[in-house]
Amino acid sequence: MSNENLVQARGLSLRYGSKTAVDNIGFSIPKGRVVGLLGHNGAGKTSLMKALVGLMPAQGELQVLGLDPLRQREQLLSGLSYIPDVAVLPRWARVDELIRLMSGLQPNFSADRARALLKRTSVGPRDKVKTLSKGMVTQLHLALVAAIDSRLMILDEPTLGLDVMSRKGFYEMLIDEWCDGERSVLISTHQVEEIETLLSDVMMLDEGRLVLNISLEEIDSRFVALSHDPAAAEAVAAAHPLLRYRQQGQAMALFDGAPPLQVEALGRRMRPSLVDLFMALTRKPEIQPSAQV
Ligand SMILES: Nc1ncnc2c1ncn2[C@@H]1O[C@H](COP(=O)(O)OP(=O)(O)OP(=O)(O)O)[C@@H](O)[C@H]1O
Repeated sequence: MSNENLVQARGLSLRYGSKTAVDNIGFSIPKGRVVGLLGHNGAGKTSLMKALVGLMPAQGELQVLGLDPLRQREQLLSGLSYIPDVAVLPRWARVDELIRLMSGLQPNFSADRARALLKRTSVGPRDKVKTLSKGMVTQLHLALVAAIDSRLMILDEPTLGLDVMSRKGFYEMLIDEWCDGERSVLISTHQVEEIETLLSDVMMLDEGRLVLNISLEEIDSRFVALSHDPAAAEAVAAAHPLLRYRQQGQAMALFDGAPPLQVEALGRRMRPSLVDLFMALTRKPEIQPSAQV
């Protein structure tokens, strides 16, 4: 593994019996990145994250922090911050008890750091988990895993079920307190619009296949969204855009690469949003969005 890559996967497939959840994918996650893992329900996000933390056997090559997740799981987990999709903290425990528990279990955990992080939240050290709201439990969980001195954080739909303010608070704490240009985070989410500004990179899974793995800067240079007059729709369609849709009442077309000059001249070039790109690359033909042209 190169020093820069915290995760390295090549020819990676994940199966449940005869069901293929992740199909022959390859990617790497260098240091200092905030990577969004996007995909519809059942695309394979949780399965991939489970394999990364050694909870699921994999075919192909997989290294996380230079370790084989399945064979060296114990060693890996001591250097990893992970919140699974069904994150639960013991309801009976008080916050300070959890901090003590983590100190005993996790050699790289700093109780002082966890207490400092919790000062950012409304969670008190004597609070019992069962008295906290869902948003507070999630912040507590983040404070606990962010207090592990690790280089990689893996978050599986961390803000599921939280209101918009709690989601914002969660991501602010993550970015301010954990991302330092050396550590990397892999986050799966369905809230594509919300995390777009946080991400440095995005990976899109569609039925187990990796259909896009790109940095946000590369999206700007590779994909073109063209806003155009409805009268030009036929000429635009003839240039085979990935997706035609409407945005703020305006007819739009999304292209992989610049469209032919005569087509580009029919409209105004705009920055494609992550959601549009996601729709274009992972949309099943039978579930066309109502906003489609
Ligand atoms: N324990 C299991 N046994 C059999 N098949 C499974 C199991 N867990 C997941 N799958 C299948 O593997 C595929 C990928 O599921 P996975 O949970 O990884 O998707 P996901 O992208 O995390 O979905 P969601 O967004 O709904 O959480 C799906 O087809 C799912 O039905």
